[in-house]
Amino acid sequence: MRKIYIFDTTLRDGEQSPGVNLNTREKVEIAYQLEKLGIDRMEAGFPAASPGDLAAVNAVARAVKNVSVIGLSRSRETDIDAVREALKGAQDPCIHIFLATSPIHRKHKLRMEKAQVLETAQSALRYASKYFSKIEFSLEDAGRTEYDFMAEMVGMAIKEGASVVNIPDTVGYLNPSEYGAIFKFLKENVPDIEKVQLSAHCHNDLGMATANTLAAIQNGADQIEGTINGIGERAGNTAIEEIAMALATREPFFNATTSLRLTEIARTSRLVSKLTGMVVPGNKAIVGANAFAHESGIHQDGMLKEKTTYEIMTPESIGLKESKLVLGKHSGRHAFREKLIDLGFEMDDEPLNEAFAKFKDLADKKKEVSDDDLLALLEEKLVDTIEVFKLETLYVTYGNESVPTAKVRIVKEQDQVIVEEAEGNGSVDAIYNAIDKATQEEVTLSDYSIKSVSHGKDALGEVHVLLTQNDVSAQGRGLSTDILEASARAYVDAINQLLEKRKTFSNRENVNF
Ligand SMILES: CC(=O)SCCNC(=O)CCNC(=O)[C@H](O)C(C)(C)COP(=O)(O)OP(=O)(O)OC[C@H]1O[C@@H](n2cnc3c(N)ncnc32)[C@H](O)[C@@H]1OP(=O)(O)O
Ligand SMILES: CC(C)C(=O)C(=O)O
Ligand SMILES: [Mg+2]
Repeated sequence: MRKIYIFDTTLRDGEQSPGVNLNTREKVEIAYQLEKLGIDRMEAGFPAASPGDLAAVNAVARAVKNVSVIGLSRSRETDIDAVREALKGAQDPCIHIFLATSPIHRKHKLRMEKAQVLETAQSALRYASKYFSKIEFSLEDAGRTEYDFMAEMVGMAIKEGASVVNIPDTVGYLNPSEYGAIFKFLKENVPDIEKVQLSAHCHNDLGMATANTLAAIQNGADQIEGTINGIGERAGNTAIEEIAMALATREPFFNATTSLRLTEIARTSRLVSKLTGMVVPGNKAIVGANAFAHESGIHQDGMLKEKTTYEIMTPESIGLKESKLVLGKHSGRHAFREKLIDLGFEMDDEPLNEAFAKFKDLADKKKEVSDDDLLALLEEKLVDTIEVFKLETLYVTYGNESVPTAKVRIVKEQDQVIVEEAEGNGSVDAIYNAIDKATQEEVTLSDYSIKSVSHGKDALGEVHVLLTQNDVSAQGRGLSTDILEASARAYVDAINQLLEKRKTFSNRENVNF
């Protein structure tokens, strides 16, 4: 099986993501983790960019031991000198020199004819080869370069002693068949091509960076360049974790492998995200939060029966603990039952169906139902209160310059509908006044507390109230994604508890309320 060399440019092209700026300490921390991941080559920065970047590249070069450390340079002696300075102390230094070759870049950016481009790159390579035994040369915007000029430039780089020649699709313009064809063409048409490694460097402007890189591998690329989480200039670079997992998951198809320790992928992704501040989207392949999460009932059922139904790779293979079955509005009974068992509840079909119906009601209101939400729902279900009063609907009108009003519709003993309206000092006070009018119970609110059961804006709110009536107290609990509704439910619940106590006492002691 062919080994594909991994050239990581998280610290250089990745750092070119708008808004990202890594200091020396952060670069070194990422570099150590990349070393653990097992990458072969690491581009640590662009030393001519700033004294700070030169120092950071130097710190990385001195820190890591098992990886070749690379500094980027334009085809200019001053840039090459900056890389010389930056890579002092490196175990295995390499300089990466680039020059654009496409007609657009030649005409508008460099303002050079083909011959000047060739000569500029040639003299840079000659100068660099006095100081470096390992040189990578990149034809910037190779993807939009004429085939014959590309071949001429690659041939020149081989003659000047480059060890790796990189063919970047700098602007993410090509599609996989076109990009793959370039590698095939170079392999078949450039003399001595076997003396160098060919490298693929893709950008994701059209979302094809991974596909293009894989096409390059299929057509003979020896090295691939990319970043962790696919960060980088504009829409980013090829995501290294995607290539590594594509090769591992489809090994017989590609017949190529990397030296990466795949179980370090998740940790590396988290670190890069934390230090660059670039949040990984939930649906990002391999490392997104949802990459191993299943929400819909049919998928969850499949996963519970046999994981390979919906997972082509395991979370453990990238260093995650396990897949997640997320309970939400699309979940079914199989996953619901499984979650209850996890939480310590074994239920027969009937109570399970009742709890499932409540869960679906909640899931309609919330994006994700957490364990805490479920526990709260189940505990509420387990307390069997005889409901004299049942809150059906609640309307609250609130404005900071008007008196809050509340209107409640309450059903008494399952058949008597009572509608009442009241004002109050605040929304909760108005609700409680309306409930007092509807139930015609004289109660004192001795305590009121509210807490969030889970996290986020749509968390369940749990309200506890303590009501007193003639020296007898009762607690009530209300649960809802809306705190006013939770407040109303808690109050009605406490009144029902009071009535229950009153009944018990009057039966037992003939107490007159
Ligand atoms: C595809 C890529 O990712 S390439 C890497 C891109 N990364 C960066 O640019 C990050 C670091 N860059 C920087 O800090 C700055 O651009 C510097 C320090 C390198 C240069 O800054 P300045 O000297 O102010 O030049 P500026 O960036 O404005 O312009 C670039 C100059 O380099 C020239 N140039 C561009 N690429 C090359 C090259 N490979 N070899 C030689 N010259 C080049 C441009 O033609 C332009 O030259 P001009 O000043 O004669 O017109
Ligand atoms: C410097 C080169 C390799 C580059 O990043 C590109 O062309 O995208
Ligand atoms: Mg690039």
